[in-house]
Amino acid sequence: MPATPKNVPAPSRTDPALIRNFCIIAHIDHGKSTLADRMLQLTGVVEQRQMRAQYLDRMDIERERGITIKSQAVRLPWAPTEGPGAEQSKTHILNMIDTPGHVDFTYEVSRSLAACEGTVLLVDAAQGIEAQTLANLYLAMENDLKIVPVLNKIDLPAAQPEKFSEELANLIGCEPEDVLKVSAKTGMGVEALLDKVVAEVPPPVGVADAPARAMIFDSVYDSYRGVVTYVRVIDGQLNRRERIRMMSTGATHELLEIGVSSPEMTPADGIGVGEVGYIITGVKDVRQSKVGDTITSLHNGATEALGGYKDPKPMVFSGLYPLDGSEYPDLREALDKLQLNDAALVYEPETSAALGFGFRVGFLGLLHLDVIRERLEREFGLDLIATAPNVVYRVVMEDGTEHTVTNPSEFPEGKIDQVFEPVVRATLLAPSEFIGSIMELCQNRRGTLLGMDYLSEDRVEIRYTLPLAEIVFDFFDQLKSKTRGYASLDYEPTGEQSAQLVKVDILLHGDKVDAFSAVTHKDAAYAYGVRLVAKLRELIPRQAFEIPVQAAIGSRVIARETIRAIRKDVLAKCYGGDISRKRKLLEKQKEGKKRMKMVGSVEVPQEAFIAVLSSDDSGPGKAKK
Ligand SMILES: Nc1nc2c(ncn2[C@@H]2O[C@H](COP(=O)(O)OP(=O)(O)OP(=O)(O)O)[C@@H](O)[C@H]2O)c(=O)[nH]1
Repeated sequence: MPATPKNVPAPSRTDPALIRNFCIIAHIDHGKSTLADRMLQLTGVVEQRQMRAQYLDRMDIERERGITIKSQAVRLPWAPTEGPGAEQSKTHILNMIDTPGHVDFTYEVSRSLAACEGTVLLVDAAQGIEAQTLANLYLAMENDLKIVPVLNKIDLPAAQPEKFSEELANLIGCEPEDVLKVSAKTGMGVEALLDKVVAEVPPPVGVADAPARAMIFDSVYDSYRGVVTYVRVIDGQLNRRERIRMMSTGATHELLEIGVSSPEMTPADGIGVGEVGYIITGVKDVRQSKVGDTITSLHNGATEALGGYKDPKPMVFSGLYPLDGSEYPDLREALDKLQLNDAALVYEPETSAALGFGFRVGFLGLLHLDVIRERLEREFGLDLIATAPNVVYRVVMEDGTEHTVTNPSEFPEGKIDQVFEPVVRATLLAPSEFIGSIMELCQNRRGTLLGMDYLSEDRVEIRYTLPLAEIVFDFFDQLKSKTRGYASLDYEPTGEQSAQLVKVDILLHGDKVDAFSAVTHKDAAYAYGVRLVAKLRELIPRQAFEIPVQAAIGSRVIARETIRAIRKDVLAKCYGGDISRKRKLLEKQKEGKKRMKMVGSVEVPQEAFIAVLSSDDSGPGKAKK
């Protein structure tokens, strides 16, 4: 079968010399989405009346939180008004790839970067370089991208364009005059920026008549059309109705639709070398169309994939339980639905003696966790209890057997040889007056200083190796409060380290409450135990018998409180013989009991679980302050 069926015209391919593939990288809130909006408007692809703020952030939750979760690509026609391309005044095709800015989605950022030849490095002119600016810049440099430095928000009275152009110029090795100054809000300087992208970002190079190779840089689930996969063609071309092969799995699919987004999806007969577009194959689940994978033609396809791809690896786990046990099937259905659009979301059923039936869910990081929880509650109307987030531990026993622990209550007992925990390389940026507080915080969290550099006279970049477990609780909040909001943080996983970790169990009347088990550093265990035990004593009502509340490491009790006995007689206030009133009160008491969970012989109000698990300081990481 020929690669291009006869009844379909050949793809209208753009001359690669006229293509520019670029992305915008920026720290969160530095104005990437606003700039993208302005570019859509200036290039005329979105009419004024259709324009709405942050056009490219399609998910409601993205718009509300003002963050970009999924990257998207959009095709912008632009005839340069100035610069080398201007004399010919030829319309160029700028493919802009919007990238997520948050640490949890670094892998998606790096794939988006791999689909580009250049990047606009956008920095807020009132804030200067931040941690994610740097992290993303390093990724761009690794991908050999042409970097176009830009200061945004120059309309702000607090903007310091001189100071920050110099900072930026020092960082990437250019002259301060080369740093463009724009206002994404007013549109000032944005035309010049588009001209500069045409002039400076190199056109794609690829072999037009080689077997097709296209890289997947994003996959999005659409409830009407199934999975929409965004690709960048590196070599050859992809055509409508052609059969394609995913090189990582060998799975084959038919290209039901292929096209470009401008920014609405516009079908085409095919897309050629250097171009960016979307494909639809009818797959129902993004895990069958994975970010980073290479697509080739089934017939006469390429034999070598482009670069590698990795499966997204969950870094943080949490148990999710419906408040109302009868909503368990709904929770399963909701997770199944979310997974269609999120290859990084993993989950399996688990049962907790304290919380009932639920799921152990794996996330890329804390933001990912927050977003999923919020979507479950908001879009699916579920009320959930989430256990404190934990990282993944590798436990090696003395007899050589190994356990991967994603739930602290399953941390093995017995003769443990070593425990390994994941570590990250953290980059912190802040005004230099905060060096002391930042170092103190990192030191308290078992950090190891890697190095420190001044970006300018008064701003410094500090690098630490930190256990991921120490970051997942409230590190970021602490950092912000210790630096009056001026510090920024980025981190990337760098492997694992052996550490002195122990499991702390909480016991009620001698029975373990699995939902409260935590793995902590041995020096933090005592403080964690004392805090939880005290809190539970406050929250659990007195019952007919005395209840010891204990924290223990193995069989060693490290903290203890006692809830004294009381007999709660609801009929005490009912003198006389009004039997119907008595019955009413007894009914009410029964109602109340429904919201109680039995832990061994102790009744614990559900509110107690929620209060302990939802309070910010329930994590084991906080012990040392
Ligand atoms: N004054 C002024 N405000 C701007 C400008 N550009 C963006 N903003 C504002 O800065 C805030 C953040 O802008 P966004 O475009 O959402 O930032 P972002 O970088 O896309 O954020 P993420 O998608 O979360 O990474 C918004 O309130 C914008 O209105 C500008 O040029 N001038």
